[in-house]
Amino acid sequence: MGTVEVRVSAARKSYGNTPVLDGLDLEVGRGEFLVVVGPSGSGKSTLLRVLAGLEHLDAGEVAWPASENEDRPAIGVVFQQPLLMPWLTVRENVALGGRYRANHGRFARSDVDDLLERFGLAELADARPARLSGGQAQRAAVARAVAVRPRLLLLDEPFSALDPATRHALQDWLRELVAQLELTVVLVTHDVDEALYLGHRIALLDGSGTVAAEWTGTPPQDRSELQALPTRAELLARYRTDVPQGAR
Ligand SMILES: Nc1ncnc2c1ncn2[C@@H]1O[C@H](COP(=O)(O)OP(=O)(O)OP(=O)(O)O)[C@@H](O)[C@H]1O
Repeated sequence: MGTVEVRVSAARKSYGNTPVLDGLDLEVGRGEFLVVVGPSGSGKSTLLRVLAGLEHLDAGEVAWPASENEDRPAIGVVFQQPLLMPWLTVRENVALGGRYRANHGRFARSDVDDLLERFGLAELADARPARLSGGQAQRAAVARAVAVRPRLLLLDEPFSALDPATRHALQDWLRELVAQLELTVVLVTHDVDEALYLGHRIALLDGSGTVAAEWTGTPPQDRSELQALPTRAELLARYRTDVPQGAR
């Protein structure tokens, strides 16, 4: 791995008596597309919230070795629902992402229009979110997150609320976008095929509270190749489908 953007070391987090992260170590390299996959309840969202600074660890640390001179590195987060402000236009929603950093001279209105263009939303710039399809709304949410020029883009099941055709279209779109903008991404999903199609590295959380296994490799060009991937069989074999609550 080249430059390490963020490093999670010996992370521990419990809710009540249930440990969710139990000595977890993970590094994300600059420009990497890491997918964290695992069954429901394995701690994926908790890990993402920890990376986003939305959740404190009970023990362990999150370090940003390449951003030591910044107060706090910019992080973009997208959740399963787009969470756009209904009373603002698409342009205003996307601009919200950058507004907080405007004082640092990092952001201009033309940046928003460039982003809208790149995201295929230019024609909808003055529309309210209610007019958008699910896929368009989620693209606007990603645009808002990218508008902060994030060191790290965090995506928590961003496509799982969409119908399969839209989900596939957005996966293709995201692959291209991430390559073009050279983003560093951590995406969380319970969908093994989404992980294999998007991730250059896949980390499996299996309910043990640590990274149970990792795979590295270039994703297939075509979705039809997914079924035959040896990694898929291996991943599914290790994928525990249920993590009983409080069982550990
Ligand atoms: N704020 C909270 N308070 C109490 N328990 C929580 C809280 N957040 C998560 N948990 C519990 O921690 C465990 C891990 O949750 P988390 O959401 O991180 O898992 P996940 O892998 O993202 O699951 P899913 O795919 O269902 O979103 C679950 O048992 C969940 O119920």
